[in-house]
Amino acid sequence: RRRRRRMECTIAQLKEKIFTSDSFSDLDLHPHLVATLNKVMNISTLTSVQKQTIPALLAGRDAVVRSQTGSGKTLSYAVPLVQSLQSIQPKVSRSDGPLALIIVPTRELAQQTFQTFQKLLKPFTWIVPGVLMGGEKRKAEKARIRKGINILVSTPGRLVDHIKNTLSIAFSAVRWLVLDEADRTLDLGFEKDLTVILNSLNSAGPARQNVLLSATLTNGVTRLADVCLNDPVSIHVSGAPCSDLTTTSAVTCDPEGASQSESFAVPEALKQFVVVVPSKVRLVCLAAFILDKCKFSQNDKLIVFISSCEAVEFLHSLFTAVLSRPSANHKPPLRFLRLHGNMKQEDRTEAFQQFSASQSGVLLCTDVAARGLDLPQVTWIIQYTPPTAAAEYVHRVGRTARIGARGSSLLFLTPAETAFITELANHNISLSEMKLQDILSSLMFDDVYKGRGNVGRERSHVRPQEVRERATVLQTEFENFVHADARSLQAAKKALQSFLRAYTTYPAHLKHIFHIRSLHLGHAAKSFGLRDAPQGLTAAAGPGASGSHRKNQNQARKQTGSPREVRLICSEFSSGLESRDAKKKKKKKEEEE
Ligand SMILES: Nc1ncnc2c1ncn2[C@@H]1O[C@H](COP(=O)(O)OP(=O)(O)OP(=O)(O)O)[C@@H](O)[C@H]1O
Repeated sequence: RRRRRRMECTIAQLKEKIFTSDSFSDLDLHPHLVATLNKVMNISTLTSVQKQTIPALLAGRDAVVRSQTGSGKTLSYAVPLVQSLQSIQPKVSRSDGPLALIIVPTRELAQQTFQTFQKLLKPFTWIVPGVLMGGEKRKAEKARIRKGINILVSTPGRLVDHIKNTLSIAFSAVRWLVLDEADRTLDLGFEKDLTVILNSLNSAGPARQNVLLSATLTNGVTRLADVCLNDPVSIHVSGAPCSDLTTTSAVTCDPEGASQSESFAVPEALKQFVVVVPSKVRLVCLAAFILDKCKFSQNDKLIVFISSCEAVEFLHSLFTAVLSRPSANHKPPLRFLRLHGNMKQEDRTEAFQQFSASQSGVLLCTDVAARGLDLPQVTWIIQYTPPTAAAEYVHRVGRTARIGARGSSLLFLTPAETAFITELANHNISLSEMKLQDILSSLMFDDVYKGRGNVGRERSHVRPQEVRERATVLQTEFENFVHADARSLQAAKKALQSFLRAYTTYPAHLKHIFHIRSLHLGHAAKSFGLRDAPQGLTAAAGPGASGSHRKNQNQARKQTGSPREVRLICSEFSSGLESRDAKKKKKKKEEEE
């Protein structure tokens, strides 16, 4: 019974109710602020996180806020912040310098947050918002700082740059510090920057309200909270007493204290899928999925997460060349956009705005787009390369199903990586399987990919052999494009290399799932349109080339403890998940009996 209790605890999805029945006009806010929310932003009803956070912040408290992606955390701090600054007498002026500092991890999020403040401040023109972010001209930013910015939104690195080099930046008046995506801001590169920022604030030192927010606050953040928060209120929207098994986290409920996992809430209207794909058909599978969603059936809006800038660049040029051909049904050609950290700032801004404004299309990106971005009407999130942590999974899928809307996500895993499903389950995230065969069968809708098989069949009537032939036709097209000239061949090799490099960066506790030695180099090369694994890569990837594949399977067998799964690792088109599910159900039934 003890074991069953823990299992229920682990698989129960955390649920957060997004909206309340309360409205902004019930709060003690300036009527012009309420009117702006209503008329400019079309917002009147409070979300759960806003209902809990806004009164606490209006009362002058510090706060640590966790609620699911797309639940309105930005306004939960921005509204009380504006309310507080507009009430200062004598009125705030530019010469007061920064009164509020908002730190966010990426440039696009800085831009988006700045725009939210611009809207909220419409009736309070004497309060000046500003944004600092890498990639912009330093000189121009310096001039803006000198002129005076009251609400300063910045990425950590750029702010540190100005703290060190811009004499005119003074934090003597700062009374609000907000760390949005606080757990990310604490990550590797940013922790040092944050220390510099906190030191520069503390040395100036007036009383200050501090707010930390994220959908995935973890223990690391609590550590930071000790340093910079003063007796904070802790707002966890999905938090529930341990007695309630349907909503409690695995951490608090684990009777043996064995699980160290944090449970995360994902939006209720989000449908989460996983597809198990052998490396050598990964590329075709992604292409078939995109074609299905954006060309053959509906006009979906997709975000595809990929692990490196080079791989994003490569897939962008490959798909633009091979998949964007005009179609027989006279639909406009498929559009691919890209967003990653190696792009010029103008190109990044343009891609972000274009995708934001478009009704459909595909954005290929790195994790630079994983956090905080509020891109309207995104219908599908595809994780072509798995994330390096469950928290990042949550943020990536959180780019869809925002503020109560529907959305879906699809995670790509190779047969050797399926243990990641259990890792996600430890964080209360459960996925349904989508069949590789079903995804590939969408290729039957287009004669371009016709091999020897017939055309235009109903999905349910297609033979696996025909689908496989079409997949081969498409893979050959990709390979022909890649091998057509030295430049694209080089780009594909670079992309493969960067993919392998990224694969070595999974944290130690996930290395048993994502280990470079478990990769089949020849098959990984296929997923970049290469006919063979390039020479010289073997050393970089260790003995994971085809010769040691059997060894890897043995390793996988040890890890999963399931002989059935290992057999399926060899099978190209079946995932093995269904047999595992059946086994699980049987076990559960036995336990219930
Ligand atoms: N009370 C509300 N009513 C209707 N829409 C709202 C409300 N509050 C916020 N929104 C809208 O919901 C969307 C998501 O809000 P926001 O970006 O603040 O979410 P978030 O919780 O910060 O998400 P993430 O964790 O991904 O950063 C935005 O478009 C915002 O304008």
